[in-house]
Amino acid sequence: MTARDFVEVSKPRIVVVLVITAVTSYLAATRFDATPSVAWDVDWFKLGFLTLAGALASMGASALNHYYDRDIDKVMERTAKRPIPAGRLSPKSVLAYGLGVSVLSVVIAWFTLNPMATGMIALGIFFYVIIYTAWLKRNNAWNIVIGGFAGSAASMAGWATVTGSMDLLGFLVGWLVFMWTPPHFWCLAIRAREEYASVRVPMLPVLIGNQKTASYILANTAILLPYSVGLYFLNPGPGLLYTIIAAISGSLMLIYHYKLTKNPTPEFAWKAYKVTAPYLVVIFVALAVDALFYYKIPI
Ligand code: HEM
Ligand SMILES: CC(C)=CCC/C(C)=C/CC/C(C)=C/COP(=O)(O)OP(=O)(O)O
Repeated sequence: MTARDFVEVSKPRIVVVLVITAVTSYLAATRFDATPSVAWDVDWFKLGFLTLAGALASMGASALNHYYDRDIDKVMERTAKRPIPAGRLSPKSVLAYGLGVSVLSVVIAWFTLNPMATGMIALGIFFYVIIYTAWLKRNNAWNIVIGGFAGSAASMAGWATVTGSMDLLGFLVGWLVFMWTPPHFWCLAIRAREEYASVRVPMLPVLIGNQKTASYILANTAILLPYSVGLYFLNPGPGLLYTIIAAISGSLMLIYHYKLTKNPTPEFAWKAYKVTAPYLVVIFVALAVDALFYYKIPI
């Protein structure tokens, strides 16, 4: 039992990207705050505790996911070397860690942020651990689509930290993560199809095959692209900088996913999966930087 194992069950790479979506949503929201004054009108106390609470929530939820999935993780090659199946951590210690860190994240958010931001953080944990991991993952082919709302919760928590509420734009910005989740995961699921079949987890490629799943991925990205660009036309909405970057990065991802329909192999699906996290970071960073230009160069 080492600290390194507790870091691993926290899924640190996912924590980093989730926190990026929360912090960038916070910065973007300052542009639309009721009393906009200067760019990135940052309350560093709140931004710091949003980062801490968001990271702890993601870490705790991921640890509980490791605890619940320890039986199938032992069977799948991709996950067999993880701390619980490999015997480096006991299930009980990961359960205690996951519960403790998850509760701590909500308590910190409650005393430092506001009720709406706290609610979104709690909803993210609930959707990931209960709705996705415990209920849908092993029972429903649309598991990651519905469970994908968990990922939106981090962005919405960041937005709500500024506004104290969940306005339309804040919700639609968070919805970008929901729309992004299917291509993100289904590309990986094509590569891991046999493994998911061996543990009877009904991921889409297990049920309809790689070719059809690739078509679903392309269709999803073909909707995500105009959705992400279309936010520009809201009033208020993001500016040109974000919109141009969303159009370019989304088009590049669409080309990748079109090629995947012509070559739905595990090897190409892995490449298509690896571009999804960078895409999400790029559009959310663009959304935050766009807010900065808004005050400097009113467009
Ligand atoms: C229900 C929703 C989601 C599912 C089913 C899912 C599934 C996965 C899986 C299975 C992996 C590979 C993990 C591994 O083998 O190490 C992964 C990696 C990853 N996921 Fe997701 N994910 C979801 C949502 C998210 C969200 C919301 C984010 C961040 C906002 C995210 C960010 C990442 C990152 C950064 C990686 C590592 C990518 C890399 O190694 O290049 N995922 N995801
Ligand atoms: C605000 C807040 C805390 C939100 C939480 C959102 C969150 C942590 C989303 C991540 C979802 C995810 C990585 C699912 C993969 O689980 P899996 O079981 O399919 O992946 P695995 O097989 O690699 O374990």
